[in-house]
Amino acid sequence: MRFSKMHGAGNDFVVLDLRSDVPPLSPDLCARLADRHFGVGCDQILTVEAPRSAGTIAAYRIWNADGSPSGQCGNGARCIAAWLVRDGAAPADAAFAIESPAGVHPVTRDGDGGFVIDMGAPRFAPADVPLAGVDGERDEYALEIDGETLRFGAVSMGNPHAVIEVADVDAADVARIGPAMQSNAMFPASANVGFAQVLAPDRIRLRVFERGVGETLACGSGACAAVAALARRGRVLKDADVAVELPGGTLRIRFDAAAGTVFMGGPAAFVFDGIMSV
Ligand SMILES: N[C@H](CCC[C@H](N)C(=O)O)C(=O)O
Repeated sequence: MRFSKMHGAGNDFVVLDLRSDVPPLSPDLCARLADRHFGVGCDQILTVEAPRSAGTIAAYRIWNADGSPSGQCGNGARCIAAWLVRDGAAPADAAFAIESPAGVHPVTRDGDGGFVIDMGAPRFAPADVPLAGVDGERDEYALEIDGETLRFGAVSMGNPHAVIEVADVDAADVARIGPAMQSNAMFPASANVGFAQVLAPDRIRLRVFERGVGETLACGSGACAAVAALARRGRVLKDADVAVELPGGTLRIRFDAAAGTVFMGGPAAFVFDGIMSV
């Protein structure tokens, strides 16, 4: 099986071209491809597929390293865009659109050779996240973990996110709190758990314990979720680029309140192409 190995700010992917035929991608096959010892190794598998909606060049789908599917992958969207440009299916210096399970995403180039993706509207309604056991939509919710009350914002970017504001991301116990929140009944579809430190109204640091993977070097939808949740509470700017500094690199996120959508800008890199015997 041919594949491209790519990454977006250190969040790495195996990209499969399934535009001609779409063999069944079982969770087992995805987990084998993602395995860093017995397979190629990656955080997520991305599939390039025939367009589903008018005006789009291709569709893409996402599977985590554990084989579970997701509705969105921000770093993956930029890598799909770069893959389509290299393939000649998409223009190198003009706008185009791609489609994820979360919807249609207009794509443009940024000045650094990267891509700006319209990631769509953040959804805060508990039913959309999804969030269970709460009595209505709030800016912040509370959950007790190991005797400590955690306050978090909850938002869907097509996949579920919980965003906890912390004083110092380096001191955050990501490996303990992340899985404890994911397995809590409040998150019936688990969650990507972000730990955000506000440095300025236009700059944050972020670490994300991702659903289906664990902590990654970057999470694009997590960066969008963090800015949307923090902007809603006035902790960062709306309608302006917010620099989101992740361990693997920096993304530029803008929550356009009037348009009700989140734009994400950042890099996409090819590492190698290969063939895996499956
Ligand atoms: N782990 C996520 C999917 C990948 C998201 C992340 N890699 C990104 O760049 O948005 C989930 O299960 O919803």
